[in-house]
Amino acid sequence: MSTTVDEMSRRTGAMSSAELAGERESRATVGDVTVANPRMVCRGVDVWYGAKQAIKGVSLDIGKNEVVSMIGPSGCGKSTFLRCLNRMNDTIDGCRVTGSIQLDGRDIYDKGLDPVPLRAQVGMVFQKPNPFPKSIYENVAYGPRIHGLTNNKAELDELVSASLQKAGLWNEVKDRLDQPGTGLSGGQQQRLCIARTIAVSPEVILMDEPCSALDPIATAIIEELIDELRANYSIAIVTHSMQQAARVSQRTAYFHLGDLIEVGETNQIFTNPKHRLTEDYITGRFG
Ligand SMILES: Nc1ncnc2c1ncn2[C@@H]1O[C@H](COP(=O)(O)OP(=O)(O)OP(=O)(O)O)[C@@H](O)[C@H]1O
Repeated sequence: MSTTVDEMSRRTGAMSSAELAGERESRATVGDVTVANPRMVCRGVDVWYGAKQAIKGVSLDIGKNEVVSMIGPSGCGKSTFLRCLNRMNDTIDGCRVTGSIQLDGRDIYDKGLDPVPLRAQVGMVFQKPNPFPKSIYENVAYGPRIHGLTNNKAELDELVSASLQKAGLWNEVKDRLDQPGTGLSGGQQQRLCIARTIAVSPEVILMDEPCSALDPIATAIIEELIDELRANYSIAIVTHSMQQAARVSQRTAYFHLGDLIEVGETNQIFTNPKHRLTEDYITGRFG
């Protein structure tokens, strides 16, 4: 995926000089968008819904073994950007993504790349827990089965058990694996969805407000789990809770009206933001 010269000139040609200046200005993110050991590398990512631009030239790395939080006011494009990272936007009519996004050096928008295995490599956990209407066991076993990850039932049993353990749910469900996943509490359902994501051996896990439907206790359990998962995965999380971003992430990215305004170590973003818009947001003056 790359932005063609024609496309750029068509776009710039359609803009007034003031818009163009604004566009250029909007691309200058404060802070270092790169990391020493990137797993995903995003450069100049634009997203359009029809004629409306929702993401403007965003560049950001997602590093190995780190949690990156994406924060910002409602509608600033956090979820849109997150969905670019595993091509979930492909499923939205009229949505167009340009720029470059690489996973371990490979362009994920390469025409030859199948998005189905990509979505196992870059798994996603949604706002509302969405277990399949199947047993707890089947919720976790489904992905490995369709991706052919195990050779026999014993291996599948082992993978289901290991995934539920990594998601911190095993002890609560090991005696009722045949019961419906939808019968679990909200927090347990979200951990089941995390187990389902882990079961297909992802490299990156995307989380779109994973705790917004959960009570504070279930939220604390998921936050602890996110911290543990960092040892094995790269995690990008969209959250409306600045406290949550501060608790779970090593780096934080602040979005505003489709621009990535500032990125930096989480502690720096919350204690010493460099951009006025970031400061306004974290101090509650905006959004
Ligand atoms: N499927 C869609 N079709 C058209 N426009 C969309 C679509 N999804 C999002 N948008 C628009 O793109 C912009 C960014 O939306 P997005 O949901 O990514 O923001 P967000 O920061 O995640 O918001 P929130 O915090 O409220 O979830 C908004 O103006 C939104 O209306």
